[in-house]
Amino acid sequence: MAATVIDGKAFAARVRGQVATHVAALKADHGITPGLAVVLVGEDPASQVYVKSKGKMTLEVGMKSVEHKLDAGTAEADLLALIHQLNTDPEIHGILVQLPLPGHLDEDLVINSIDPAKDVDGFHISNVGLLGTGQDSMVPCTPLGCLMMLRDHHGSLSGMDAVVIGRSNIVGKPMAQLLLGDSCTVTIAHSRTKDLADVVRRADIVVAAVGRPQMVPGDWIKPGATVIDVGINRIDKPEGGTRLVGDVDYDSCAAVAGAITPVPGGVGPMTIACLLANTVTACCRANGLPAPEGLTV
Ligand SMILES: Nc1nc(=O)c2c([nH]1)NC[C@@H]1CN(c3ccc(C(=O)N[C@@H](CCC(=O)O)C(=O)O)cc3)C=[N+]21
Repeated sequence: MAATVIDGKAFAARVRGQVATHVAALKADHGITPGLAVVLVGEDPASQVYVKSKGKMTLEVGMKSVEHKLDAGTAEADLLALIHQLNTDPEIHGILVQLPLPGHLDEDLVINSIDPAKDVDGFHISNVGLLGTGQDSMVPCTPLGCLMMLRDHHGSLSGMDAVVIGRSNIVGKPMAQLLLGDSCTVTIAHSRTKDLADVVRRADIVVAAVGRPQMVPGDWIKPGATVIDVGINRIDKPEGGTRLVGDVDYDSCAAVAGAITPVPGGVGPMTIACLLANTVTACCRANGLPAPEGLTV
């Protein structure tokens, strides 16, 4: 039986709708407009497109959007000064510094200079520690989006075997924490994992986040398993031009999986929706208001 396709694009539109409702209520009841600042260093064309679409969606849900574009050679001290200014700006509730940064900038230092309460990416060491210990934190957008889709599809994840392929700080590790928090038995696999195929074959839930196009074939997937594809890779088409593919081989995986997220239209749109959700959450917390239910863990 063919897999159910989990429509991340439609799901993300619903999440943005909920965000817009909360934004409208914050304005009407409290006179507060949540504000998101995005900082982009350098001129990577893909990053520019992505930042532009984030800005557009931020405005669409009724929030304030601020973009800071710095040139590729920006000195670290100048970037830190900008972050300090955003940290102290009462109209800014969320700060995102687009990664990766040019090589001369210390990424850890830059991320850890963001006020953890405004760290809507959830990458600050304080948020990583809070998530790891099960305390309220800002949760990284991509793993949060994946968890929302998994909860929606399965209801409870309790007792399921989950395999996360990839151990990055931005996806693999926080994804594993979230699945553990929902009582999955979690394995983190990576490039040095022995017998990766056999490890993945045990999984009820597979989250692929390695950044290698189509590396997970269908014969690694247990029949009926749920496959969440975090990869967004641009590859050349044989007839010319390019297309986006994920980290799983979609056709062969969809033939055996119970459910699967497509690329594009799966995890990607959910990442942006969760960025907006995190900004509302940060704004509520900053103002001593309860964070909206359903928009965070
Ligand atoms: N601090 C930081 N936080 C991020 O969250 C972050 C970042 N830096 N650096 C870059 C990556 C990339 N990223 C994407 C999010 C959504 C889509 C997305 O919506 N993709 C569409 C397709 C878009 C297309 O057609 O090109 C989809 O999958 O359907 C893509 C890429 C967030 N990132």
